Amino acid sequence: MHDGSGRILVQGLSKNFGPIDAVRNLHFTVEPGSVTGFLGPNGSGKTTTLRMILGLIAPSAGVATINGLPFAQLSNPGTVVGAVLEAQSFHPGRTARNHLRSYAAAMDVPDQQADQVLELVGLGSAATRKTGGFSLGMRQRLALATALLGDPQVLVLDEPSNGLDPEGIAWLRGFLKSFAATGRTVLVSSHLLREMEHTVDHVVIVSQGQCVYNGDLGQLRSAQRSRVLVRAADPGKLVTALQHSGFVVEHLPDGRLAVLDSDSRTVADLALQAGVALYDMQDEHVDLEQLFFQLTNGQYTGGAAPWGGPGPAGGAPPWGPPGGGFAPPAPQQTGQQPHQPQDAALWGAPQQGHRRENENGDSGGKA
Ligand SMILES: Nc1ncnc2c1ncn2[C@@H]1O[C@H](COP(=O)(O)OP(=O)(O)OP(=O)(O)O)[C@@H](O)[C@H]1O
Repeated sequence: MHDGSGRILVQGLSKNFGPIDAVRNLHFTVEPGSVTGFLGPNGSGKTTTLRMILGLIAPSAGVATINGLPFAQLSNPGTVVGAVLEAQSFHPGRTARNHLRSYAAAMDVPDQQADQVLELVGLGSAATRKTGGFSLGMRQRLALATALLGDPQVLVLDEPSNGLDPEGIAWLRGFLKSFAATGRTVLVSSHLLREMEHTVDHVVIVSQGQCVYNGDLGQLRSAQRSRVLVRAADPGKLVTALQHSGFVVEHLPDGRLAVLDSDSRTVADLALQAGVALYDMQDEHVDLEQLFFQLTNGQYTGGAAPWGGPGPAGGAPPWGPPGGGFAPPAPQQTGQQPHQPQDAALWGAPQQGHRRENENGDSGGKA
């Protein structure tokens, strides 16, 4: 018997496709009552992890459970987990309603449920339209409707905002939040932190198959910091003056100084008092997106790279957040060290439209 908690537990999960280590020793928990974002750049192992959670591919090591059981052991999975994975295929000649009714029949769910979930996802007026004419956004909504047919306790969604316009994204955000507010569990993957930051409470960030952050989004936000980049005639003298006033200063490779948690006015005043001429000065603020970029070693492609371009991969984020949660080592802030800038499948329903991955790594693509 499952434990009914709605909790997803991932313990030591790994997956290799031949020589490719797609997922490496992942550990995390997805708690009911909140939306957990599963974030990472393209190819970081998100889909592979979700497929293992959903029993579509077997892990090379470790285990994933829902309600305390591996997916394959859930007695009526459609009423426990609804899922939308990336590739969704609908019979193009079938109407949205008939598509849902065929799934409802297979799941032993009343026909009327089809119309209810269509209304729920905002496709009520398209019930009699053939899915072949649906836009990408409408297909996303229909996939979500299918996942909701069994009134599941847990939702697992892979990149659900792909193809949605801003209004659709806002709608999805509200939907997921209200779904979680009823005490149910939501795990949603994305390579775009920007699209998810107002939706998720908790984040698991992966890079190259490994977890680089697992924690509260609020804690990650608190790591956002400001710094002033300054070029001085006498850097040594300015460093002494700044450190004397309690500032942490880093030397950048281009000769500039980075003064953490400060602003240009304060730095200018201190430089004047110390009698040091300044040649240029720039205020910088690291936002959540830049932190995400740093955590994923510059693989992130969802926005502009911090410092105007991608830094060397594999380095530590320049400004680590306070507290734990990060796998990368803490940055050095001695003030004397050179600073290196771094930078549909539907579930519970019949498995039609889904392909099992070739676990030998020679399938040449994803379903
Ligand atoms: N069936 C497969 N055979 C071989 N390699 C695979 C297979 N499925 C995934 N991979 C590889 O595993 C790695 C992780 O892929 P995965 O699709 O899980 O990443 P992702 O984070 O979901 O990326 P995206 O955001 O682009 O969907 C990639 O290097 C990918 O090429």
